[in-house]
Amino acid sequence: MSRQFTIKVPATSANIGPGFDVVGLSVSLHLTLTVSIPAPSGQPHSAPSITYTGEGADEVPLDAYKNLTTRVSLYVLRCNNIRSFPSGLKIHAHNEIPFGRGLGSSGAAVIAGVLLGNEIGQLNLSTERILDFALMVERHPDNVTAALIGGFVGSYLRELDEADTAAASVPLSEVLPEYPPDAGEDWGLDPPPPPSGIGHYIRFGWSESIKAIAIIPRFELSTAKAREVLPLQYSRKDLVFNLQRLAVLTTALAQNPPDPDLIYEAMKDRIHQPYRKTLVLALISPVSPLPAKSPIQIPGLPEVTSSITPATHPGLLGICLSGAGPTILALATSNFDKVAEDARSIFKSENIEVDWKVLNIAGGSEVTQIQI
Ligand SMILES: Nc1ncnc2c1ncn2[C@@H]1O[C@H](COP(=O)(O)OP(=O)(O)O)[C@@H](O)[C@H]1O
Ligand SMILES: N[C@@H](CCOP(=O)(O)O)C(=O)O
Repeated sequence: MSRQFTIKVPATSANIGPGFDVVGLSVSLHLTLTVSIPAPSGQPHSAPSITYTGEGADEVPLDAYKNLTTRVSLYVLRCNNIRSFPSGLKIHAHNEIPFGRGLGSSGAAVIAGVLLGNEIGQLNLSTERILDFALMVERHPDNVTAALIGGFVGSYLRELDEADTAAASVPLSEVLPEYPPDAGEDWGLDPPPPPSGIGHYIRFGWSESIKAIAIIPRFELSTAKAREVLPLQYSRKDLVFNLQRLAVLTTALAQNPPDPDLIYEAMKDRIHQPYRKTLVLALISPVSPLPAKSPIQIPGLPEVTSSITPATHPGLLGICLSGAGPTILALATSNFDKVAEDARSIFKSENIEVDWKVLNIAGGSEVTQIQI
């Protein structure tokens, strides 16, 4: 029997200030796949067809063996003894999540890939197992967990025993190998399956009055590069600074009405944002030309936080880097356009063009069967 279904995965903003690699928030931009699988026929095997519209359409590979989402789905299938895509598989992706801006585009692509493998193979994986597969690809849990579960989510990775640590530490190149163009059923070894129960999470409350304003510079910054600049060790003072704020923040964002004084301070961070300010121009691949100034900082955050506050902009709750940046996220209950336009002016004075969007908190990933 032929089948059709859609997979809809939200964007995410990770960290929310002090929660580096711990918290994520799903927001109302989506990656949506529309998938059709014909009934098996006696025809020769045909390769998957991918079409793609929206964000990233000019750069995303349309070869199923190179595209992140379909490679992840093949990982899931191969771990479950299904060694190739079904013949005649058609996927249309429509993407609203800009690439490399700190809004979890890769986390969404990974979750979409795991859900795609699960549906193609009719594997009936549990939520926990879906998360295991995603964590073998995107190894920090904040984006993928929030994209899967939806809402404001905190997560940790279980301490693994020696065998599971080895299984979870295989290089990404074994999980997502470089498939040759003609990779068929016989190509390559079976990939290593994930250990069970790697990720654990909880959804926090979220005050319905709070929206997220994403101020999105028109250049990309790869998350991998923005992680390379972080130190391996931190002082006790800085760790305590973040822990104190994160503990307060997770409950403060659920209160009605939210308390701006409490939240503004609780969204401060000393673990990642200060280091990411100093990223140099060479690390940034421009989508539009950047000002000729080097080294360049992730621009705007110190200027925006010092001049846009709850006192100057009533309704504002707090400001942070979204994920690894360069997007800046402001949480607010009102005055959204004023906050965004004033942030835009600050960027403009640095010759940086930005787009901004007022986003709602989104639900988790959804798979919907289409009756045909
Ligand atoms: N929908 C998608 N389909 C395929 N690949 C994607 C998709 N979304 C993101 N990617 C890949 O992920 C990269 C961006 O990942 P990353 O640097 O982690 O930034 P982000 O903060 O957007 O997650 C893109 O350059 C692209 O290679
Ligand atoms: N905790 C991670 C989150 C990265 O999010 P992304 O949306 O930038 O991929 C980090 O800060 O590195």
